[in-house]
Amino acid sequence: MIASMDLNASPVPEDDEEIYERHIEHYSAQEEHVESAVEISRREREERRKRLRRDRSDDRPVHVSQPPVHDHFYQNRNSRSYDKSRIPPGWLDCPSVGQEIGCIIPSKVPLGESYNDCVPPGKRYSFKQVIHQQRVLGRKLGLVIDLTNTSRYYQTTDLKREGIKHVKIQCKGRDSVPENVAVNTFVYEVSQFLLRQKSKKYILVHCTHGHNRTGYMIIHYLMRSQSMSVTQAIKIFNEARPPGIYKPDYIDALYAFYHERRPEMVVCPSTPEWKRSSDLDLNGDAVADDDDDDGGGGPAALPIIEEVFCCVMTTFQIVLRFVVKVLLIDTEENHETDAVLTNDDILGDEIPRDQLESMRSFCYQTLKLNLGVRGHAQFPGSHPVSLNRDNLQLLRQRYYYATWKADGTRYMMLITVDGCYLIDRSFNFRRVQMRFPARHPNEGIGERTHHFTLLDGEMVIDTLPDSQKQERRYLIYDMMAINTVSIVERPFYERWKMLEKEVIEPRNYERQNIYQSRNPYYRYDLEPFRVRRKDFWLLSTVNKVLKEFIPRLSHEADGLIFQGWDDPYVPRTHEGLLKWKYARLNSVDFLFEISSDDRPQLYLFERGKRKLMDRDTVEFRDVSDPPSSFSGKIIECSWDPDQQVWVYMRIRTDKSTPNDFNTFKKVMRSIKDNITDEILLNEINEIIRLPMYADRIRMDSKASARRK
Ligand SMILES: Nc1nc2c(ncn2[C@@H]2O[C@H](COP(=O)(O)OP(=O)(O)OP(=O)(O)O)[C@@H](O)[C@H]2O)c(=O)[nH]1
Repeated sequence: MIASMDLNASPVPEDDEEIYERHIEHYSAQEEHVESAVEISRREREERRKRLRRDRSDDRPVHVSQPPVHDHFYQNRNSRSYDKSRIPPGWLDCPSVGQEIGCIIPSKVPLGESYNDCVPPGKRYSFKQVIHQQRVLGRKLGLVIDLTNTSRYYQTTDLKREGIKHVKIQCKGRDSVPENVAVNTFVYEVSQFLLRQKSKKYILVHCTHGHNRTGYMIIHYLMRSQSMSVTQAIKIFNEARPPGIYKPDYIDALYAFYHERRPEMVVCPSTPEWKRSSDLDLNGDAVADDDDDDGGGGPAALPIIEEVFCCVMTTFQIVLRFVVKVLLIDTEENHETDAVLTNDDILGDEIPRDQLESMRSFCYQTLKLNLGVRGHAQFPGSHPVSLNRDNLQLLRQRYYYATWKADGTRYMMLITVDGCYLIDRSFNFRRVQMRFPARHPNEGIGERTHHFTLLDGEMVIDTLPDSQKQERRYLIYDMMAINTVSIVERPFYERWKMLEKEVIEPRNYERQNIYQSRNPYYRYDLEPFRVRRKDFWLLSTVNKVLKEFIPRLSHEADGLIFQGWDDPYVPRTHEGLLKWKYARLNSVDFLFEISSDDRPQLYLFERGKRKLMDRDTVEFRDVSDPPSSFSGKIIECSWDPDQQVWVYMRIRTDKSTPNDFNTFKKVMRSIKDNITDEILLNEINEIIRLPMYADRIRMDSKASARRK
């Protein structure tokens, strides 16, 4: 019945005709190998155009043959209001709701009363019906999450009257999966709602049909709230809302996002019948909605012209998908990418503002700080001070270990069950997809993950010497909280050991035994970066670190860090945490400005305000861009003692404020004192002979020999 309908008489709105034309043009290169099919397509297209021209020049209403039933529901199709009141393709026959998944109910979009003219009474599904149906089932709705890309489907007044919160997360649908930021917002909204509710209330989640975007979001939520694989999460959704997600790209995107290999047995369901025949039921001209999950219907439902076009497209898509798969497999196996990695790359995805505030509070509580004015909290990470002739004495008074000063990008990292967050120097958080199983002797591996564990470290880029392949690696040098418990007051050596036992070992263990884990399909090698605990050594090894270890490193290092072995974690400036840099690398970060009378100016910060450094000047040596292009930027500069000027090194994209004036004074002091590597090594040679050091070095060496 469907195939025999006279769709040739159907008008094609100009936009769609244009889109259609563009598609034909775009894919003409691929058409050559299906010449005969295209020949039919061309002929059909010509005839269609002729008909259109005739229809338009006649300037008379175009009558579309429609199914005989419910004729009055189609009468407004050719009127000006047609677009606004158009029912999404396939909506009428698409089942309204699925089964609940916890407190979440997947649904198609409820259509407001204004659509009643187009919807037969038995098929109406507005919020009045939704609330009533759910009440009959004994459920009370508390939240509606709307994922459609438009606001034309209903007004939220009915919801407000019932005290139901409405959250709009606009997602395009069609060919693109929802953006990662939208996913973060969705997961946060659901979690917050469930956390705050006093009595059990349900969340209705809808896109247009309640399958692809809705499924994609719910699966993300399941993945982040429970310990399961993508396959299990997909299964839960498919069973609750058959046939589930039916767009292969969405399924592929889920596996790719969670770094999982897609098992062979997972096949994407075919497009449901109500969707495939939908364009004919209501939109005889196969017009796709700009808020459509699915684009056009399947070939069975299409007239010959679309069928041929579809055939060309499908062939092309299959070829394209194959090519993409081959490329993906290649990159999966090699974990390589052509893009050059830089320290300025922005990693991870933005998170909702409220979530940011609550995570900032957690960090402040953990570090035992008072959160300043809401939203103006500063990065609270511990910061070393430059070594000078005075604080060099600290090395004699307290027991220190040394490590290389890795020169990448500073991040603290917060691990929670719903994700892992990189915290930059501006105290912004971005979500990265990483896995950190928690150690638990009574549970199988992968049973639990860390939750509110806070780490500190440096992200570096390693360039492997043989292959020149780049690898991003997070070098963790401290741990401030483990599963919500602050450990900042414990001595460094305990925190450092705990870091190995609780974070690194479970991760490495699961990595090596992934086939016995709950999720054998997880691919650690697809994570955005690798993870390692930073090594710290006895002072007696500093000579070796400086002369042998640092030159052989496959990432940048600009000096040494001296870490008090018994120190607590001290937020912000820690006078006992010492950094030694090669003199030429001692640097200050200024804010650079060009004044209104064209003079270059350098600024620092003092008590939160800009301080003009009018005696300091900067030279941009070997830089092709004019100084004006650096105006408004934070620039890192080193000191040229001969010329007595600052020399531009690089733009600090990771920082939004210049150094504090106090930091500047310390750097200047360090430059003036000029502790060369020779002076440093001589000093250390003396220090390690002191009884305090000699005894502890002996004890530590014995302890480490016992561990081996
Ligand atoms: N505490 C500590 N810091 C390290 C270590 N390795 C590298 N760092 C980095 O050293 C930085 C402090 O040295 P600076 O030279 O002051 O760092 P910077 O990035 O130039 O920052 P500014 O001084 O603000 O310009 C920290 O922010 C860390 O990112 C380590 O093992 N321990």
